[in-house]
Amino acid sequence: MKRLIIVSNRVAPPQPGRAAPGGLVSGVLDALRNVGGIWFGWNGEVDDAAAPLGQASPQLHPLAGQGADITLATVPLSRQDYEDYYCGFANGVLWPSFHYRSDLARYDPCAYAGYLRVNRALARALRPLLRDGDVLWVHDYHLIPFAQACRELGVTNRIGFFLHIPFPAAQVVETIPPHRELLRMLRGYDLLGFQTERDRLACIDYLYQQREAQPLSPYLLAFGGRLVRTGVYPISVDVAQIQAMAQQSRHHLLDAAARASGRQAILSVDRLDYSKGLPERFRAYEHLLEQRPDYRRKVQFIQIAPPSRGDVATYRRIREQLDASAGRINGRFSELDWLPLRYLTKGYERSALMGLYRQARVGLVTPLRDGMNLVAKEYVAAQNPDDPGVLVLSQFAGAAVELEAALLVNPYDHAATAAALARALDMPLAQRRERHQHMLQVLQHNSQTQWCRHFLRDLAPVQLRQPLVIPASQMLH
Ligand SMILES: O=P(O)(O)OC[C@H]1O[C@H](O[C@H]2O[C@H](CO)[C@@H](O)[C@H](O)[C@H]2O)[C@H](O)[C@@H](O)[C@@H]1O
Ligand SMILES: O=c1ccn([C@@H]2O[C@H](COP(=O)(O)OP(=O)(O)O)[C@@H](O)[C@H]2O)c(=O)[nH]1
Repeated sequence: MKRLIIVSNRVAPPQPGRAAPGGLVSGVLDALRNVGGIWFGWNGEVDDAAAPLGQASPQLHPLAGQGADITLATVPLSRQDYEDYYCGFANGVLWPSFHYRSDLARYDPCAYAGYLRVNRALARALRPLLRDGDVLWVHDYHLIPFAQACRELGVTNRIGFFLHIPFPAAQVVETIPPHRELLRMLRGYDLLGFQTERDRLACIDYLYQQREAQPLSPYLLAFGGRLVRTGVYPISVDVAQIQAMAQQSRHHLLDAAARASGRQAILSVDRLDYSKGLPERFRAYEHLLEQRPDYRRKVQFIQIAPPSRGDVATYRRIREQLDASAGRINGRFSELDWLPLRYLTKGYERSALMGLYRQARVGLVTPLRDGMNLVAKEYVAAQNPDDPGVLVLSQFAGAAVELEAALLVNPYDHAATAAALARALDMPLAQRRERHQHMLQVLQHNSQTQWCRHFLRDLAPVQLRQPLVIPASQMLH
């Protein structure tokens, strides 16, 4: 059987008592559990003494208890590499730009050089572990140049790329100074996968406009002298596993007095990231309390927000902003026996989180942009089908394409979001059940297993009816 080699920026298997660092991790593990293989990338540590990643040899550790033969192959990053590649270019330029926040991007040519340097060094570190026939599945915006770097080392294996975040409109991509050189490097891949059709179309539109690629069919490109396939693979969740965790969890979302009084909980869970729309959401809740005094004391909004990417200045600023607005809301509306907003800047273990979702009458998921947003899907999967809560979801999350039975909102419109909250809190049982049933069926159909299976199926070589003739001007150089 072919081995699967997963390459992602962060290699972070679940650890008891610790929150998952993001949605990518659970999807990747599920892929490996099915076939076994290697998960290669950064171990999350910054080594102050180390020189920039040069000839690093990955540390190999078996990952026990997954029912398949999985090896973790990890490298630390030097301080310089971490600053340039992770903080500087990946999270300082690509993340804001791809989430339509070009105003927050800070381009520095040295950081970009570091991003390319780390991609090449990671390819060199992985090279000795590769065997003929291995299939490589590379994840996310940190690793756009990775396949090209592998090709330069003579790697001929199939290599697929999955973008977990949105692919923005061409005019937004063009704000990234080295956009053309950077995105041309996607031609090293055999398959480019996206969360939604909107992202896929935006990418091919950009490549056509730049005359980097030409369409051979709706899903097949001639790109740099190679055949590159594109596809849509919405990442998902394991409904049965989440149901089991949600039922077993013993954590309580509300205190005993609040539960006894029938108070309802509105729950949000996000990494503390400006793309998640937390200030706008707090404003919407404040608007609800202002306009509808009848809800005061009857609801409590709980925001779980584990800090993320704290070494990037924009993330420190969003935290300061939220600390201030949480304080203002509580100062303004609290009573001796009622705290309107509980704002927790720490993470929870996945299994605990699933139980908390189940107890919340409303799941409030309102990113300004999001590749998918697995919290939205987890919230639906964790509900009690007999008495489910209501999902209020941003129309700008990738998940909104599938979860159309949620109450969809524009997160920039705080009055409309407040109205959706009121509607969710008052929704009769029959309608809650109907909407939940619809969304659950979607998740059962578009499962996490399908995400892996379809991506790996499409990564197999394309059989053409006629040989491909590519003009010399488009050959890989
Ligand atoms: O590794 P970090 O810098 O700490 O960030 C955590 C992850 O955040 C992002 O997650 C994305 O992937 C999710 C799963 O596909 C998706 O639902 C979500 O919309 C995305 O934002 C990031 O893209 C990952 O690379 C990070 O691991
Ligand atoms: O305290 C927390 C907060 C989040 N998560 C998990 O982190 C992931 C967040 O993924 P999502 O796609 O919503 O957003 P991302 O953080 O990847 O942008 C979800 O699986 C959550 O269950 C967690 O385990 N504990």
